[in-house]
Amino acid sequence: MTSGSSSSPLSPPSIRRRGLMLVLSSPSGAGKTTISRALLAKDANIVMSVSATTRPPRPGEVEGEDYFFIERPRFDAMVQGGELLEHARVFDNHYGTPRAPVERALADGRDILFDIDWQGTQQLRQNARADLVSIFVLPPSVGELERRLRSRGQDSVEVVQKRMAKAGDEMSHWPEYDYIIVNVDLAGSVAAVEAILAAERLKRERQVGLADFVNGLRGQG
Ligand SMILES: Nc1nc2c(ncn2[C@@H]2O[C@H](COP(=O)(O)OP(=O)(O)O)[C@@H](O)[C@H]2O)c(=O)[nH]1
Ligand SMILES: Nc1ncnc2c1ncn2[C@@H]1O[C@H](COP(=O)(O)OP(=O)(O)O)[C@@H](O)[C@H]1O
Repeated sequence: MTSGSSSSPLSPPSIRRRGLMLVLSSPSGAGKTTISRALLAKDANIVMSVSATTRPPRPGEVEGEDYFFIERPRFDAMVQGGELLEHARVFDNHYGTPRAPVERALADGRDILFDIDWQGTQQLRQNARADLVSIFVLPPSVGELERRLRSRGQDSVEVVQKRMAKAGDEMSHWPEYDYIIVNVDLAGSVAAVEAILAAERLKRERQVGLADFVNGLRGQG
């Protein structure tokens, strides 16, 4: 995938930076939505990828902000038309990442945050490895995971049970991710994601124009 560039606050303007794709995955209820919201509120260079889903909205969820809530025929048409960058069935519903907004954000040199599962992450890894930074969020314990799912209070008892039953399978994918965060305390987890982002943004291969900049420095010596 092609990426655009943006100047980095830590670099002179002649060094530009490729946007990166930051994925957060976790078993349902571990806290990735909460961590994502906190991060978006603090960092103006990050945009959230809004997925399309056939899942019905939960109370308080906003169309176009949390998800694009669509019916199955529309979802299938998007898959057929190549409008989704990746897609997967999770629990009993279908989810996918619309391609156009991601390409637009990367072209503008902005970083994009994805809240997607391991299946979608595998697809992005195949198509855009160089731009991908992946984080797996674990709960401190299974008891705490269940408590968080229940306390969120947005799913029926059956749905919570189904999500708990799938948690072990989900968690088995942790070795595929670049970074692991155990979400004990929210502020600590947000700080950990910020630290990862700060380091990843400084990676040599993401900085465009370095060779010219160093040549210029050497010419001044
Ligand atoms: N592959 C893929 N997974 C998604 C996408 N959007 C959401 N998911 C995942 O689908 C799962 C269920 O999401 P959701 O129903 O919102 O419940 P959550 O577990 O509380 O976030 C989570 O693991 C999400 O990361 C997407 O566009 N693609
Ligand atoms: N570090 C934490 N400590 C306690 N509760 C948390 C923490 N992180 C998230 N939560 C709570 O757990 C519930 C599930 O979090 P959410 O972000 O919706 O999970 P996910 O998106 O992974 O399904 C929410 O009620 C949220 O407020």
